[in-house]
Amino acid sequence: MSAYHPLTEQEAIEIARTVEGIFPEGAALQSREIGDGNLNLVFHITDPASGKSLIMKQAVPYAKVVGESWPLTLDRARIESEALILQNELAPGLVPTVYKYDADLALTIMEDLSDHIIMRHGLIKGESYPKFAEDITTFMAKTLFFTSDLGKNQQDKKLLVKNYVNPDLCKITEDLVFDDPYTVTDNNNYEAAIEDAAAALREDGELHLEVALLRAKFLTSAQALLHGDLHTGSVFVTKDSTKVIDPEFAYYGPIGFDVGAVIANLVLNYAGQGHWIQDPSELAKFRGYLIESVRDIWTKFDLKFRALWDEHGVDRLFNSAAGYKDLYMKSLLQDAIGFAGCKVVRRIVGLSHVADIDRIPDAADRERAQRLALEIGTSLIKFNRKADSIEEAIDIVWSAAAKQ
Ligand SMILES: Nc1ncnc2c1ncn2[C@@H]1O[C@H](COP(=O)(O)OP(=O)(O)O)[C@@H](O)[C@H]1O
Ligand SMILES: CSC[C@H]1O[C@H](OP(=O)(O)O)[C@H](O)[C@@H]1O
Repeated sequence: MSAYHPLTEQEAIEIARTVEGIFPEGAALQSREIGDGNLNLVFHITDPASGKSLIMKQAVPYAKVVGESWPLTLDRARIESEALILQNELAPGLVPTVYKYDADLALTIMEDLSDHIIMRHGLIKGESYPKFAEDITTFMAKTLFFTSDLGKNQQDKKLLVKNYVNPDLCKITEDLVFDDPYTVTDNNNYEAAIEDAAAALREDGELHLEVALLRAKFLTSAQALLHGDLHTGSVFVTKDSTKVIDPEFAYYGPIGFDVGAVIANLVLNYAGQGHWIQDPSELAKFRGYLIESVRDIWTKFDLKFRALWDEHGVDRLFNSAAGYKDLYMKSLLQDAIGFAGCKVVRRIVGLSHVADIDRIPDAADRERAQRLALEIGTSLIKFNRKADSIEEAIDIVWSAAAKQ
């Protein structure tokens, strides 16, 4: 047993040797710290001779992006490793295999997915992913349904709720997504060029009411075990494979938060594409693909979640009460639209941005993308409780883009 400390690359190599069945005896291992996320260290351990490799992810006791002034529990490593193992049981093949978890070092050792690409990076390059909508909706439908009161023994569910209490990571979301963008705080981070739009967020009472309602759901609605941070930087893809990583924000929350996160990040890429793809017909084609993906994500999720409910529903009254299922699914759609809007807005004015928009080098193009994202985000938030179908959310995206 070793006391917690951030690993050196040499220590990472020594620990990697202890994982059974990966590296040949005496292999000349190499280590490189590749963490590009906000929170953790990630070591890529390779054996060039055999071509074998693995990933070691270690939590540090603070938010890496901010520093030691923002302490964060190491328990998030336990939550992440246990969530990955559970997700692999519920939705096999859609997350990396966990080889080992070391609680003392807050370390998860897992399958190396370097033959995949982080989806956000692929989308920025204008790559489309034909399997993504199918796979991500299977992932969401299975992990969310089978951890909810609809699909899991309701007493066992309560024990899972307890296991995944995640106050530090939830607090990040409560602040960064559901508070900061609507007030003045040092956490916020946006360019002077959009000061008027940021000020408008702070002064819009209609918007604040909707955000307050969504915030209340995030705080209190323990519907299912969420991934909790399901953006396109948490998804590895190839043309025919999808792997979800980084569930350290997992907790029992509202199902629409995961679905909305996926939709939000497609919308953010949509807003940024005006720069990344300049040719008008190519731009229209790629944006069409993104919109089709948003449509597929809701329609496939809706279909799969209902099918799981039909076959595996555990609650007599939820299964049989006429109209209950339709009302439940409609409220998930509305939540997904509202949460998507909140997740778009936070990535423009809050602490943590996305490369789809931040890396646009031209200031005027970047400003256009930021304003479009804010227009779409705020409209989705204001519309959420009125929604009957995903088509209405798609119309909001189209018409905001047409106005620019
Ligand atoms: N299983 C994996 N295989 C390959 N690379 C990985 C894997 N997990 C993480 N990475 C790399 O490390 C980066 C950060 O990982 P992530 O889990 O998102 O960390 P954080 O929690 O700090 O955001 C990813 O963007 C990816 O480049
Ligand atoms: C201070 S954490 C900000 C932000 O970072 C997380 O993303 P990731 O770990 O994938 O880089 C999460 O989205 C948090 O809101």
